[in-house]
Amino acid sequence: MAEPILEVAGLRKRFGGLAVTDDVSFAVAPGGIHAVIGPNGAGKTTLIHQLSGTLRPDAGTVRFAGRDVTALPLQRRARLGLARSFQITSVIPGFSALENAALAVQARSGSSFRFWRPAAAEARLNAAAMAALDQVGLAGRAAAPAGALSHGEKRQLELAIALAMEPRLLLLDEPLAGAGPEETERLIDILLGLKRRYSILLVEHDMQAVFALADRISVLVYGRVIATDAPAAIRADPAVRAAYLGEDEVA
Ligand SMILES: Nc1ncnc2c1ncn2[C@@H]1O[C@H](COP(=O)(O)OP(=O)(O)OP(=O)(O)O)[C@@H](O)[C@H]1O
Repeated sequence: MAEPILEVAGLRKRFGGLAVTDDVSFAVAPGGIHAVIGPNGAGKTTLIHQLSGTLRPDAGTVRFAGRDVTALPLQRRARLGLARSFQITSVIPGFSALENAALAVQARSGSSFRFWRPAAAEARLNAAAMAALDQVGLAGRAAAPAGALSHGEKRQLELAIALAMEPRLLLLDEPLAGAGPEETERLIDILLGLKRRYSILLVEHDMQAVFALADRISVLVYGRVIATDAPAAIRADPAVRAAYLGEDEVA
C-alpha cells in the first residue's frame, strides 16, 4: 500500500465497563473511499470522535499524514487537513448556503484574512465558498437561506462546509442518514465525484451505498475490527456475515 494517510494503532476507549473501541487498528490509503461498517452500537461514532479529536483515546495512536496527532485537539487536526463533516445543527439556518460555506473557509484560513483588504478578502472568501458549493452540486442554491434547503440539500451543504476546510482526509459520519431514495441516489453520485479528488473515511449504515462507493472496508463489531479488505472479500467473509446475521444487508 502507498504510505497511509491515516494509521490507527491499538485504539482503546472505555465508557465505564464497556470497551467501545477495543484495540482498533487499520490503515487508510490515500485516494478513494475507506468505509467503516458495523452493526448498531459497534463503536463507529466513538471511533470517528477519536479520529477527529473530540474524544481522547485511553490508549493507542492516531497518525495522520505521517504525524502522530493523538494528543492534538479537533481544530489543530482540522488545520492539518483531517476534517469531519458536521451535523446539520452546525449549519446556521438564517445564513445563506454561500455564507455558511464562507464561514468554513474563514475558519480554515484563521487569522490570515485580517492582512487583506476587506473587499479583496471577501471576494476571495466567496470564490472559495462557491467552489465548495459547486463540488456538491449546490452552486445554484448559493443565495438560499440554509434553513430553506431540503434535507438532502442540507446534507450537501454539510459536505461543502467540510470541503471548504480543504481536507486531505474527509471523515464522513453517516452522510446519507435520513435521506429519501432520490436524495440518497443524488448524494451517492456526489460522493462518487468527490472520491476522485479526496481521501474519504466513510461511516455509513446504507450497505448498498457502502458497496457502491468503497474501495476498502473495515468491519467493526463490539469495538473490534474483525476484517479490513476489498468490498468483494468483505462480502464473502464468513465472520462478517456472521456478525450481520439477521441483518441481511451484506448478503
Ligand atoms: N459517552 C458515552 N458514555 C457511555 N457510553 C457510550 C457513550 N458514547 C457511546 N456509548 C456506548 O458505546 C457503544 C458504541 O456507541 P457508538 O455510538 O460509537 O456506536 P455506533 O457503531 O456508532 O452505533 P450506531 O450504528 O447505532 O450509530 C454503545 O453501546 C453506546 O451506548
